[in-house]
Amino acid sequence: RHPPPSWPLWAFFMAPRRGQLSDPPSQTSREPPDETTVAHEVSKNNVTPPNAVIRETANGVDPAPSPQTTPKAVPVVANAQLVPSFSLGADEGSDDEDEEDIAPPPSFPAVNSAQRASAKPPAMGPPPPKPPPAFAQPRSSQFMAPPPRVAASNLRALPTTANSLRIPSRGPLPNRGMPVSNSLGLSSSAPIRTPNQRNKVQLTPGHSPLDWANMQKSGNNLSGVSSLVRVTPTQLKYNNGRKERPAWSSYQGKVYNITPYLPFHPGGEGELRRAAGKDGGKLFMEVHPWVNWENMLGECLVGIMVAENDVKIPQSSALEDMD
Ligand code: HEM
Repeated sequence: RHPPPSWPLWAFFMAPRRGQLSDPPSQTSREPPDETTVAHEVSKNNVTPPNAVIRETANGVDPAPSPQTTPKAVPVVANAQLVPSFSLGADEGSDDEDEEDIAPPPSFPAVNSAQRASAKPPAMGPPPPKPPPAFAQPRSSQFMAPPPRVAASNLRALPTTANSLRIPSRGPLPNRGMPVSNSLGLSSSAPIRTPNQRNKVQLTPGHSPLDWANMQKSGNNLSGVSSLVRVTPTQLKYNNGRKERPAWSSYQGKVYNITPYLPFHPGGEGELRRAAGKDGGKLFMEVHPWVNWENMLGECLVGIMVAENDVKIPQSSALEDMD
């Protein structure tokens, strides 16, 4: 029932709702409700028990004087026999059977599963204490793993006021090696040689990648041979760049003269020489598989690798013999 429209709005919220006026049924005592208390009990078949006495007044308001001035709604329902109502906890304290009938079956095991069929009937006596609902348990233990442990060596110190001002320095960039600091924690302004993870070298002037590209387009003979030749393993091994000999290296069956490229190699001359006189494919792929060898050394192509006995006597001498 709603309060008369003349009441202020707050009176509506202050007024107790139906069912709040009656004392909740006690869990221990099962005394029948007396005449002044209206209890809406829910029995198994949802019919108001016969001992519940419903009192109805003319205007629905309890005529007994109340010390409170706020008008109250009275939980009196006309003809409550026909309109069954529910009260939370009204059935508490009843036996286990009732509770099981009302409660929905657990989702596991399935209702008609073998586990259920073979399950023992519930033992008599008080039900075992139910575990607290999931939301009552601490979330951290149920849903969240503890934060991973971080080794102290991996923790970076928070920037201090002095070095967080972003003053440009000539020191190392954050992604180039470990920051070097003095005893005060301030970055040193002196230029520092930092370890270079890519192991690139400082190329001498005129030996940049662009210079090499121009060199390839220049039309100069970079291979050192007038035409493509067939190279045996012995020949490859012989041309290892030592004793004034050219440095040849094979890659996927093709032989290149790497001598002119040595001062242009970003990884350094020494590194490139490691592949001289042999198949450099493995070393190459270990360091920079993304580099296009064929493009970079196209003009340095000497020939192709052949088996040792595939190279016959030079044709020129054979022709001389014929003559
Ligand atoms: C003969 C063919 C080779 C060519 C054309 C070549 C070319 C290059 C190029 C273009 C770079 C720069 C890569 C970049 O900036 O990403 C480079 C770097 C480098 N190369 Fe080579 N390279 C050759 C062989 C080798 C070999 C055989 C080695 C080692 C034994 C080697 C070791 C390195 C190293 C250490 C670097 C610097 C680190 C890096 O860039 O990752 N290179 N090379």
